[in-house]
Amino acid sequence: MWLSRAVPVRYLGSYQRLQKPPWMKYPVAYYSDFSEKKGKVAPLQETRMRDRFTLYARGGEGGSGCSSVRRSRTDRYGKPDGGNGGRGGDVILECTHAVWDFSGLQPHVKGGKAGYGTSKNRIGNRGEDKVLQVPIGTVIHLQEGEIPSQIENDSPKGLDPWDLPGTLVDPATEENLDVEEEEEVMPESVQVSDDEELVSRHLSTPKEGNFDFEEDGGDIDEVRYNVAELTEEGQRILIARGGEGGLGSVCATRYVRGTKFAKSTTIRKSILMTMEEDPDADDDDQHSSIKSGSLGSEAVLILELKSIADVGLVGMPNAGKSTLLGALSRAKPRVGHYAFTTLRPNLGNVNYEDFSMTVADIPGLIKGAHQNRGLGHNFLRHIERTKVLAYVVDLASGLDGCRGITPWQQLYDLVMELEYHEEGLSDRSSLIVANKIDENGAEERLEELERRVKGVKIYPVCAVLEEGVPELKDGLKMLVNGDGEGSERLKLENICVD
Ligand SMILES: Nc1nc2c(ncn2[C@@H]2O[C@H](COP(=O)(O)OP(=O)(O)OP(=O)(O)O)[C@@H](O)[C@H]2O)c(=O)[nH]1
Repeated sequence: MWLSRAVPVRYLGSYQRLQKPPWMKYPVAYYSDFSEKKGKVAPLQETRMRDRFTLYARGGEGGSGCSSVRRSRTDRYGKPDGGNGGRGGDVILECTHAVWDFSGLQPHVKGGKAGYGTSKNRIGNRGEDKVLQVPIGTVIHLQEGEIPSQIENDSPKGLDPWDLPGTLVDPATEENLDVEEEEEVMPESVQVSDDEELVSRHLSTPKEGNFDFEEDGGDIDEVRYNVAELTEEGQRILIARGGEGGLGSVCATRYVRGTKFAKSTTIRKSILMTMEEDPDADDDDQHSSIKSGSLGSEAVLILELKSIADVGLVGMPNAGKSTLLGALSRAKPRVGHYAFTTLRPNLGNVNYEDFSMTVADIPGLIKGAHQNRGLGHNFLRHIERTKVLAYVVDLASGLDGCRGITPWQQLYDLVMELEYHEEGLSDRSSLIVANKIDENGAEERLEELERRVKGVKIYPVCAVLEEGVPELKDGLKMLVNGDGEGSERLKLENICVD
């Protein structure tokens, strides 16, 4: 009965206490009835890593500008002294080794709201940025919104004070003074574009980064794939920009429709009156619309994790991939005598004197994984970027009268599943690790494997005792370096199954 049953990992504790676990008798589990027993598949699959995530991001709202007038006995109309609103906080993705997957992320993220401008020409505080940590190898697909832009890791000293959180310096005054000084020398056309820029800050769009992306096509209906990638520690990209702060009365009085900076007291007075009377008017009324801060930009992103490794270990559950990763590197993945011990890819570094390579242990793959059997095959995206594939087969599977899949059948099924996941995925430098050579009858199995599978090198290994591991390391190094016969590929037509 146990032969055809899936054993959810969640129940291990109670099984171990009650009776001898069935997988001790039958090391390979069969999942032929997964489609019927959906209830038992769910707990197993829920424990997977979150390597795909939909994120709704929105920049923080800009603070409203302040409409304030400082009057005195000598100045009947007074002078405007309302400061600009602050800029809303951005939403930023930061790449770090500290996180493995997206399980720490919230689906809806919003940048901090900025502060209002106040009298005495003080600008509002900038909204707080939301920095979300994502793992290295995060790929971004854009469902809606602007293309993310990369943030250079420059020293904050060189930045515009508008961009510094919490800055209370009033750049508006300096900025406008500069413009006023330049007014006499600048040609009219430049002045107009400068004017537009002032207003466009309220409806600003993020700049495009240095990423590959498809052509902008007006409305975004479809997902734009691979708009950005985060591959280095500390790399940051801005996914939703905070809204610009509204203009305070100081800046607003310098802006008059059709005229550059109005300086006369009468015009200033009329603008102030307009702002005070109808602060929530439509965009037609520029004087009032520029007073309130603008909303931040919005984006809907699909984050996908594609681990970056030089070598991917692929094999059936229980083939010994995690044990092998431990033998090859200092990684300490979980090893168990039951199927699906590995629920997420593990990475290890194999170090040589002059060279180092990363090896990824991919969760066990079974026939029908593309139909969501076992753990499914979504995690295969983690080997899309590997240079070399190491197929790990269990030589002892099916020996001693137990049911099991022969090593050549294991290879055939693995190649099929890779191809189901993505055509051409198996078309990369490969080698075969014939594991568990220490088991009875494994030597004969190895000979037969060598007869049935052609085209790639086979390395007999005992991962537990670390026998054959140095030779395997050399073989992997050669393929990763591209030396020797780097074009060895495992092809279906080179595998002979009955
Ligand atoms: N006799 C023998 N047993 C081994 C060898 N390598 C691994 N094993 C055993 O095989 C079982 C499965 O090993 P794992 O390393 O967890 O296998 P896996 O391929 O990572 O399994 P999944 O996590 O299910 O994908 C464990 O009980 C190991 O002790 C070997 O070289 N010889």
